[in-house]
Amino acid sequence: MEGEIEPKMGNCVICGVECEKKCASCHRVFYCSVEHQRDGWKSHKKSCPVYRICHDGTIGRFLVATRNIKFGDVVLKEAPLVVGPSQLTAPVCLGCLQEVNERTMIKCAKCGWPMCSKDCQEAPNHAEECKLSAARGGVTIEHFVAPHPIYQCILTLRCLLMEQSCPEKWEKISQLESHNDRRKDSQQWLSDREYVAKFIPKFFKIPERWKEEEIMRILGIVYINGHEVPLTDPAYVAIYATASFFEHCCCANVAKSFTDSGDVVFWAARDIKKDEHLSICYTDALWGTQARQEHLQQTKMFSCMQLNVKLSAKLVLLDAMGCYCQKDRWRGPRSGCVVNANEKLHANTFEELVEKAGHDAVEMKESLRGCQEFLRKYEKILSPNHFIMCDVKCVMGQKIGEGNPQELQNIPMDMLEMKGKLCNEMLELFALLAPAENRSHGCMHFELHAALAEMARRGAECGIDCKDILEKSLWHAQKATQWLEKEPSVLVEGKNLCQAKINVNSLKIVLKMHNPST
Ligand SMILES: C[S@@+](CC[C@H](N)C(=O)[O-])C[C@H]1O[C@@H](n2cnc3c(N)ncnc32)[C@H](O)[C@@H]1O
Repeated sequence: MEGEIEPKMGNCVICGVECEKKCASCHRVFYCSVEHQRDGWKSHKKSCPVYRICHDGTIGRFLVATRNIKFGDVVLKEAPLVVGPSQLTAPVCLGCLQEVNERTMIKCAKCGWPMCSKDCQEAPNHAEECKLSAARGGVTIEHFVAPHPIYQCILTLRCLLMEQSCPEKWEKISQLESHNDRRKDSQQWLSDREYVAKFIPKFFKIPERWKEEEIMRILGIVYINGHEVPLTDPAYVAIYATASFFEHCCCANVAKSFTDSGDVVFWAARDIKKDEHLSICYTDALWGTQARQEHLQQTKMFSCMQLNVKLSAKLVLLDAMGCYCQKDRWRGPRSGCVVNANEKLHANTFEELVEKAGHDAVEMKESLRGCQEFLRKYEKILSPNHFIMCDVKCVMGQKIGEGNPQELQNIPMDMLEMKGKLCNEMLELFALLAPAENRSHGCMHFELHAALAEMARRGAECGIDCKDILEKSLWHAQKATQWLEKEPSVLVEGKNLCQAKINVNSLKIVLKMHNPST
């Protein structure tokens, strides 16, 4: 059964009388009469959310659009409830969450955790675990190069400590989904029990403070609701309140960006109609079906049913290969099926081939030459849209002429055309299969505008009028600014955004010179 989870009764925002009538859009604000609704709307319309929280037996809580939303409109912007290191990480500063090394780190004067500066030592994020660590007699970290198991407990510990230090945030964290029942007895569960649930009471010498089950429940909440935030190296994990209610869809309609300060911004990646579910993609939208299903099952404890129904026809593109038993050239994988004869690859089945191609791609996409060799090696075996081919093509589209504008000026024409072809191909695929992958869309438009601008420059040198190509370049530069508009300046996408904005202006000036009357 699908339904809303907002309260049935509330107090009129104008006179305080208890009543049932609510804002027809968000269903969260109450009015006792039409007059009071009219009076209240003037101030409420600025804050009336474009989503409503609903519930059903399969998905749990999810968000639904309360009105039509246009491409680019912000759906939700939220600060994190809590942030912390990811589960598997080498030592990081517990203030800013950047990696620390033995040479440059300082020890927190109060508790001994490695920090990157005195300012970070005083960071509010670190305050509670600092007190606990000092009370146990301090912490000593000796190994800095590999993932350190002690960091596995930090984010869970931070959540648990909020029950006393920040009860309002604790209340919100505590009501999130943990899927403890589904995680129980897996290998990960057994390891987490040792390294987190048993470790916290023993290491911090507080055996009575939390029960093992409570620690495991909070760790589950971290797994199911944590967002990886790429603002630091390595990325950290943040939990947000309402953002936790977005459901997954492989063909999502909402894109996700972060601000420089770590707030999350969700925005419409296409026009969205009133009453549509609002969804984000929990996995990389351009992974193969098997990898995507495994990731959802292992990290979020569910299988995406859409993969089998609505999207299967489209997604088969990402998995398709050539095989002996097929009539059509490309088809989806069939377990154990014999692949196109290629003894050199030492792979007899689809599964073996994908594994081999995956390993080759990791090594070969390091260099432009490697990308070219990979595509040559696999072009008759994997479909042009197979997810591993796409991965290599995206990298190659960026690597051709990478660096600065001078670099692009020096590459041969056939390579420039190749860059344009790859970018166009990838943009078509993103539109079909990854409509909310904002960074991929933005970066590919950015690369394509650069390739087209360079083609136009070469044409002009030979006296050819390249107005059409310049117009296309401008169009792609403008698309890049739209897709990257909300990217933070610390990321490469944010830097591309600044450059794309400059280039839009330059291209407009050049085009004006071609057509002074406009
Ligand atoms: C981040 S939470 C989303 C909020 C959650 N529904 C709740 O009530 O707290 C992720 C969980 O929502 C459910 N979920 C999200 N998208 C789903 C989908 N497409 N199909 C089935 N379950 C889904 C799964 O149980 C998943 O582990």
